Amino acid sequence: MGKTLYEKLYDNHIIYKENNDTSILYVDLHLIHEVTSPQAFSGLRLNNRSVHCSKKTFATMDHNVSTKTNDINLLNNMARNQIQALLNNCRDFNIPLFDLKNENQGIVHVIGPENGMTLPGMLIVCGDSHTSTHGAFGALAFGIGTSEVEHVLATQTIKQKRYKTMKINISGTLNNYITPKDIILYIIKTIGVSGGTGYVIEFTGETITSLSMEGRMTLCNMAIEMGAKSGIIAPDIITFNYLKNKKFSPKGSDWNSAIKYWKNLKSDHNAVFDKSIFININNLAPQVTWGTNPEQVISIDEPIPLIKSFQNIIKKESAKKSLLYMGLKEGVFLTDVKINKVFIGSCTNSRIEDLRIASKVIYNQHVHSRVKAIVVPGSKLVKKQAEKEGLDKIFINAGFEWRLPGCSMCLGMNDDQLNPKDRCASTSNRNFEHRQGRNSRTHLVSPVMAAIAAIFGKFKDIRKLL
Ligand SMILES: CC(C)[C@H](C(=O)O)[C@@H](O)C(=O)O
Ligand code: SF4
Repeated sequence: MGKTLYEKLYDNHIIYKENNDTSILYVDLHLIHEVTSPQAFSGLRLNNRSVHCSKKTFATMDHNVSTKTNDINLLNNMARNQIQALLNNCRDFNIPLFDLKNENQGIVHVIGPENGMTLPGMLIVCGDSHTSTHGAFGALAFGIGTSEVEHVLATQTIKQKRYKTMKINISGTLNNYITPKDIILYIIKTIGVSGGTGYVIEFTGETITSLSMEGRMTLCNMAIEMGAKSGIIAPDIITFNYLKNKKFSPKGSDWNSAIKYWKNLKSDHNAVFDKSIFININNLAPQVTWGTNPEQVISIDEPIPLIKSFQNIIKKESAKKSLLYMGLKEGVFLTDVKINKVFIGSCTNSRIEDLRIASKVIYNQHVHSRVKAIVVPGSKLVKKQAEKEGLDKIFINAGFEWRLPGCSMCLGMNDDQLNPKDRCASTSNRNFEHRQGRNSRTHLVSPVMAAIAAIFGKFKDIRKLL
């Protein structure tokens, strides 16, 4: 029997097999950020341990950095302490760091891939749930807890159980201005927020192989939002072209041998998945969340579901609670609801393609007078590229604020927060209660939907505007 890509990646990293289901795996890349690493370093210091392989550890500052200034003295106390701790820890343990002055600084899941740190076949961990993003390159990548961060720092290994395998095959062609974000929201709506629990999901099919790396990252980024351990996509020519000549990508003959190895990183034709799901996205409409979990999704031309339409009692109760929190009513169309904030950013949708498509739909238009809209590029490199292409001017001329890179309003650990009852079109990945600020109301959408909402002050069906 053949092996799935996940099984190959898992088996390739075993250095000690406890039993059939649990092994100690070697970690090729350990990414760290300021929020989940301070206690791990304290643990090391307390036990007089060193970092086993500082060259395979990499740090950035993203979660609570300001998007208005690079001066850490202007941050709030908690942010400043965490940033200062990361600076000290990286200095003391000799760990490379993209600090706020570095031209490569940015969100951890943006900087790894764009600098060629994230490579096919690697095992990548980070104290952050959206580490699954890196799976888009055919790497096994997942989030870990703070005590595990300490363990990886000390040993460069991680104890892991073997997960079940799920294949999600996507067929069909995306229409103009319908994006990978719409695909993943639709998938989560279809299988639910716990549909992936216990699995590593491999996305396959003709739609996936035609997606850019940016699009594939958006998909794998949100695999975690359906409960999966991770999402992966087999690397191909699009992956190789993306990685060629990146800062840390292999060069010369190393590149050629890497490609030779990477080409084997796919599920065998006779591999057996524990579960397979087939989804067709022909005629997919723009998707938008109406509730407070990422499966509460509708197409923009559908009304919010009626409470009586939920068969499952838990989902019914959750829908009632969500509507109350969101200040919405069943049966209403979201195209009739006003929004007053727009956030284009986060590790889901802050890459150059996201900014290109968002700027395209707002070109020569102006942000609605009710709306405050911000664009937060995922990294300094994304920002620089966007500025080179003049995208910043398009956004600024339209009335958007053009900010410095970071997680920003995705989780509001800095000043970028919604006020109570603000209603936000957000390109991020989580719409939980209070996620973007106390009593904030988040609608997860694609960069196209968010950009259009900024112009009209409400959601629009882009297909009708074309
Ligand atoms: C702060 C961090 C632990 C958290 C995560 O792991 O996901 C954050 O990135 C988030 O998106 O909520
Ligand atoms: S952008 Fe949001 S989801 Fe991504 S790592 Fe930062 S806080 Fe988490």
